[in-house]
Amino acid sequence: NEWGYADHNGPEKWCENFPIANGPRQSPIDIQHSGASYDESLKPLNLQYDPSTSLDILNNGHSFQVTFADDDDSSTLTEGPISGKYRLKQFHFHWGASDDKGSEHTVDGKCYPAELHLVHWNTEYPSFGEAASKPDGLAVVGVFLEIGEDNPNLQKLLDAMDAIKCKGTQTSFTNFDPTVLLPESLDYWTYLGSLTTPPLHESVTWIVCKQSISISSEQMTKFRSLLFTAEDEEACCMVNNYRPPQPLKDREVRASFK
Ligand SMILES: NS(=O)(=O)c1ccc(Cc2ccc([N+](=O)[O-])cc2)cc1
Ligand SMILES: [Zn+2]
Repeated sequence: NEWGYADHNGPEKWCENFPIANGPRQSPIDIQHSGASYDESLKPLNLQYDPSTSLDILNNGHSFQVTFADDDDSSTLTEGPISGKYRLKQFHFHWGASDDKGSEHTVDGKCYPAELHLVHWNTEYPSFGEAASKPDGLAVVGVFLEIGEDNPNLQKLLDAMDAIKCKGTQTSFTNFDPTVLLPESLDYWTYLGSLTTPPLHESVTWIVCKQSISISSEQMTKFRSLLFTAEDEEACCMVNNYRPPQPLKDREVRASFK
């Protein structure tokens, strides 16, 4: 049966079809401030996004994602902890049923109400699909969302949600610059991990920003109005689409800041 976030098909069951779920470099993790070591060799992130590469917004039954044209180097991530050049493929979110949970990474045990993931793939490989299973194939930038003021930079996403309420629906979403979703400081933690959903490939260099962006409670309510289910199925609200923190095992977390 298709994986999901319910009791019968959620994170505690994923290991049945994806044994890597208990692997050595799984994500997310709890990031402990005291456990991270400052690495002065870490460079600032260089994110260069071209808004003309945004294509559409899609409800894929697990989250909603904005997909980008990745047939050239228009929208890329370079520097930071990575070598080479990674192309932006998509961004999506994870969130909770209430404001006290929803992020995948936690910081000293603190959960945030939501977490943004900007997914990039290593242009060393011919495609996203090829890169997605390689140890250095993907780089995902994570940004925490905290309850606060209405965030006008989320409004375009929120306005598109009425058109993608059900699983499998999508609509055009052009001329969107994901830079507006980044916090002012790009200080980050980085560690080697995995996709946080099946197939859980251990192919992700995680780059988690220390500073969060804001979202209002009303805007969070709009996220929670999306459905996991298709039009012809019994409606199930898209909430709690997050995997809990996994064992750090034999890994170090590095900080780009003191
Ligand atoms: N949450 S996350 O770790 O940023 C994440 C990012 C992208 C994806 C999408 C995905 C990535 C890879 C595959 N694959 O290799 O079959 C299928 C789906 C899944 C999960
Ligand atoms: Zn994600």
